[in-house]
Amino acid sequence: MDVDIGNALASVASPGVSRASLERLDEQVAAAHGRIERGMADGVHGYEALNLPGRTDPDEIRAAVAPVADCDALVTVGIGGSALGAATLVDALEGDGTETVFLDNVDPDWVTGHLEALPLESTAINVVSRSGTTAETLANFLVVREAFESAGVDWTERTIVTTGESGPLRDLADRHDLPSLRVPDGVPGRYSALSAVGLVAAAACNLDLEAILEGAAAERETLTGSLFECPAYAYGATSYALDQRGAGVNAMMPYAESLETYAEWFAQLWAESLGKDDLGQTPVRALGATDQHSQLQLYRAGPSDKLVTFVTPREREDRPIPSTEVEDLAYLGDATLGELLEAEFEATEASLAAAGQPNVRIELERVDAHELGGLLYGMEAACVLAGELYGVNTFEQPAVEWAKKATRGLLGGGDFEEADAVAEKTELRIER
Ligand SMILES: O=P(O)(O)OC[C@H]1O[C@H](O)[C@H](O)[C@@H](O)[C@@H]1O
Repeated sequence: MDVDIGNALASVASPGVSRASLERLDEQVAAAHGRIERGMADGVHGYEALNLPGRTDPDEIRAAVAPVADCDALVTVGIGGSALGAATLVDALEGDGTETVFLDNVDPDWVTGHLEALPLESTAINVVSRSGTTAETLANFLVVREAFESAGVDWTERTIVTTGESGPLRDLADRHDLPSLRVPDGVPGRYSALSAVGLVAAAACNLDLEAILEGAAAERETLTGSLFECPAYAYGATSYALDQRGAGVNAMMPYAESLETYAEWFAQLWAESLGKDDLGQTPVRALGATDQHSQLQLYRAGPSDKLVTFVTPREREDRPIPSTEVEDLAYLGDATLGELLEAEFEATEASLAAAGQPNVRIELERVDAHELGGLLYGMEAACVLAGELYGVNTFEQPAVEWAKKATRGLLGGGDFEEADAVAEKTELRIER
């Protein structure tokens, strides 16, 4: 990926960061890069994720998927980091037509709707949970299993499990002798897209795993001790610097429909990694050009507390706009949809800059397996770098645990004081 931070400079935007400040920040980037490289070399928890492009074995993943290769659909049961990376890949890239469903919520209507619509006799199940204990994932798996049994389909013949070395899901895989893959040690869920966690679904859709990993490996090669030489660090450092200066919101706005899920993946990465110790930048999901017609008003004329991050491919498949007899629309007939989208992107970028609102452009050659691998890796590296600059523990998410314990307590799964707080909620109800 290439990154253009020109519209984040203080000469353009407010908040903005001056070139001199970036040069001073670059000394911290060099030190942070040293820590990141050492963490990677020593396989330290979290940093280890940045080693995945060289460590993930596509053949092992394809072998696990081979028994279900003739299935027409794949239902992935997982949540957060155990769903979003895989969903990003299969939503962005053109696969072999395998239908993919991601059960990453426990809304009963929605789950039932999916199960009723899926051709269960030709559907494979991809259960993913690093911890093997996540309530939503385990509950959904039990529901899916039962649906298969009720339909007379042997789920043990078509279930692939990806989980850690031990835990309830590992026990279940062992008990039923299911093909299983390991979430590599040291790799937190939101950094696991380039492992079996993200790649089983990709393999089931016949995506080019090697190209994804090669793109990521190429991005890894760009990591150097200076933000002026490394696009990923340029992005991480600029986002950090803007947040320090008041841009507490980061609106991720790809100009490609196929990257809509990527913005969701980014939101988890950024929020869970950096949101701690009263620090962090709030990720917001947006989509160009659609959200020009809903959110852009706020981004341009609202409070100057946002960084807008554009992601745009330089090439895309195109489609001409047919000419029309309506004179006022004649200009459209000379263009293509791609040209219109590109013009919308450039106009939006310029409109923010003209209003002094900081924005950054991330350019991909095109949306393909290689570039997407590079984008995921680059944003992970950017986030790790930002975490170093904030001085937070990038790889933990202790705040998420509180509600998990309360939920478990409410369901009678143990004594958790967090559950009591639910009953103690302050109310000020206004009723119909
Ligand atoms: O993969 P799992 O262990 O099931 O975890 C799934 C997700 O759940 C958690 O609540 C964490 O906050 C996420 O970081 C994680 O990705």
